[in-house]
Amino acid sequence: MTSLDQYGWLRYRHSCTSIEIPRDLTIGRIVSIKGFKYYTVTEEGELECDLSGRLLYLPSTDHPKTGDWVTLTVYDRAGYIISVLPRYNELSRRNPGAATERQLLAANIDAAFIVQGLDRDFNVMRLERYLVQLAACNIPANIVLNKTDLVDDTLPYLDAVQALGRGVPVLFCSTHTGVGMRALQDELLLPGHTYVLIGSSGVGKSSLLNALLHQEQQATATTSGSNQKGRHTTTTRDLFRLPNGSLLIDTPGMREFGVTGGEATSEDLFPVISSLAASCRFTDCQHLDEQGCAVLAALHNGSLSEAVYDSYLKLKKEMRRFEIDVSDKKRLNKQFGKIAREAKNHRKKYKY
Ligand SMILES: Nc1nc2c(ncn2[C@@H]2O[C@H](COP(=O)(O)OP(=O)(O)OP(=O)(O)O)[C@@H](O)[C@H]2O)c(=O)[nH]1
Ligand SMILES: [Zn+2]
Repeated sequence: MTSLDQYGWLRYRHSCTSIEIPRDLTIGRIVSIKGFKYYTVTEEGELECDLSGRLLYLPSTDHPKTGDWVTLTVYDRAGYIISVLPRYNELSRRNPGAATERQLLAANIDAAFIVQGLDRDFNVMRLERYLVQLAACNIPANIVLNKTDLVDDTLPYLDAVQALGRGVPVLFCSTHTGVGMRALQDELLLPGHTYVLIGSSGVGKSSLLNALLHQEQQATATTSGSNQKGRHTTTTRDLFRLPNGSLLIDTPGMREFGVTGGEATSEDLFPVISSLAASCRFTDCQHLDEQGCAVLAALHNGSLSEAVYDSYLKLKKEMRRFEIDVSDKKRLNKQFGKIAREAKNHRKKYKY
């Protein structure tokens, strides 16, 4: 087996069949990014790369991300990335630093593991937020509830997740006692497939990765005393090959996970609401105060929980806001472009 196959090339080719790759270029997969350096795996092994000039001047959202397949040329044992091959999906969130931008976190992902700790971190509405964004990114989700050693009974947590009505697989585990780790490795992680761990800081993502790698490759923090919160330790995003041949990307703990929506309509991202909405009197019902709204009826008779409905409204509003902000920005850029062109023409005409 070549090293490309070991890093998921077969799986990638299965999803992106129509790509033509020039014979004189090398193929690599991004396993880590540190500043301006891109680390790839190629058939000749690991290679440190720079971006070629053409890529360098593209917006940073078009730069390679962990999990990307790229073409590169190699001179004197240094690689120059020429292009990013088409992605079969992208894990993104709203850029916390720039509200109108989507921030890409990783690419070509077969499934995500949303990790929460069964300490104070457990928050079902935050889970919903991740689930909505993953659905928008077209990435299947699994939920991993870690630190089971800290609670007596896991059933209430399972009930809370199931109340979301999304049918997402839930795995309980503890990296301290080893509970659930075998099931994670043998049942959820397939060889040649790429997975990503996402969650807040301190939930135990690096500990999970270490347990799966059976060795200390990723720094783990010590929990800071009484507040049960781990320190922020993961500084780079990295793609690891696990002993069973699956590939796992660890992401740094995220304080915010803003939703951007996606190609699916916002209703499609909320299966419980959309199945109720089929019975609303008006096809364009917004489920706010309309007559004959089946969503509101379910809310009033208690079959739809208030928390699920509130979360739906909040996330839908956030996605609309993002769409409006992005289209406002595009319009402003267009206006500015027009003004700049007019000024240039004026200067040309009057030669100043
Ligand atoms: N009680 C308990 N603590 C755990 C468990 N798994 C991890 N921890 C602790 O939680 C703290 C944070 O673990 P990390 O693995 O560094 O968490 P992380 O999600 O990678 O955090 P970032 O790197 O900041 O994103 C550490 O003190 C771990 O020892 C567990 O199963 N039970
Ligand atoms: Zn309705």
